Amino acid sequence: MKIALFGYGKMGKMIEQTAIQRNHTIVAKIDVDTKEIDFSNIDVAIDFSQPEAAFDNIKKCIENNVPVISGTTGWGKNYGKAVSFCDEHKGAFIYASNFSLGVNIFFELNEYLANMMNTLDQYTVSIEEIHHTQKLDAPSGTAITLAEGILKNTDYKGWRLDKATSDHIPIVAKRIKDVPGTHSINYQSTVDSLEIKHTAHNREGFALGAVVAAEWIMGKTGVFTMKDVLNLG
Ligand SMILES: NC(=O)C1=CN([C@@H]2O[C@H](COP(=O)(O)OP(=O)(O)OC[C@H]3O[C@@H](n4cnc5c(N)ncnc54)[C@H](O)[C@@H]3O)[C@@H](O)[C@H]2O)C=CC1
Ligand SMILES: O=C(O)C1=N[C@H](C(=O)O)C[C@H](O)C1
Repeated sequence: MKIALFGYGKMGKMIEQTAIQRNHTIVAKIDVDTKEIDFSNIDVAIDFSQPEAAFDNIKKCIENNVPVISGTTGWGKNYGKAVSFCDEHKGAFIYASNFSLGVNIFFELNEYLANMMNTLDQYTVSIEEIHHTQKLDAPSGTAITLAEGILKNTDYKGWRLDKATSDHIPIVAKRIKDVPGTHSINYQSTVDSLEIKHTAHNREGFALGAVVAAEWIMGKTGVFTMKDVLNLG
């Protein structure tokens, strides 16, 4: 496949390596200073840019009939508009807050556990995420997806960053040098605690998932998720 990278930072460079290993060609590296893009030579675009840039990048790809995979986080308020734009233009689009296989299994486990814990009043839930100090958004996109998975299966009303209230799930976001991404869900009672945790050791899993999603979306029309790509039901 001929791949265009939107965002040539830490993830863009990692995806380049993974894509080449899988016999793909990088035909464009689009970053903040790119003036013109030749969409005619692109099979699929992969966007790992910045919160303020992702929505425009996605729209440009869809308008130009290029399927687009986006892993950029922190632009969630525009996700609904991106879905409508893709439907109107009969485009192809996948967003995932986390492309790693391990985290996508973790998302399923989180929902299953939340559903079981919902009947047990003695436990309160909290989410913690730890990332490197260059991260622009907080909480992480993955932490938001985890909170949404708990909300779907419990009576909590929402989530709050760094604040505990009885009807909102607290999310604590920590920033520590060089941490690629750690997420944990903790259920606490007076007698015990129960925790599930995912730790990324490097960025390779995110990059592989994004390239696999790009391979999967070729020839398809619509808005999909990693659940579709990984056939998680
Ligand atoms: N969904 C997932 O699995 C993962 C998502 N991410 C997310 O991906 C995004 C990028 O992460 P990193 O590569 O670590 O950040 P980074 O800061 O290393 O790279 C971002 C790049 O985007 C560029 N950029 C800024 N405006 C742009 C524009 N208008 N068009 C194209 N490029 C533009 C920046 O100049 C920079 O080179 C973040 O939102 C991060 O949260 C990161 C890892 C995994
Ligand atoms: O910015 C990062 O690095 C990461 N961002 C994603 C997120 O916000 O969840 C995914 C991963 O944890 C790394």
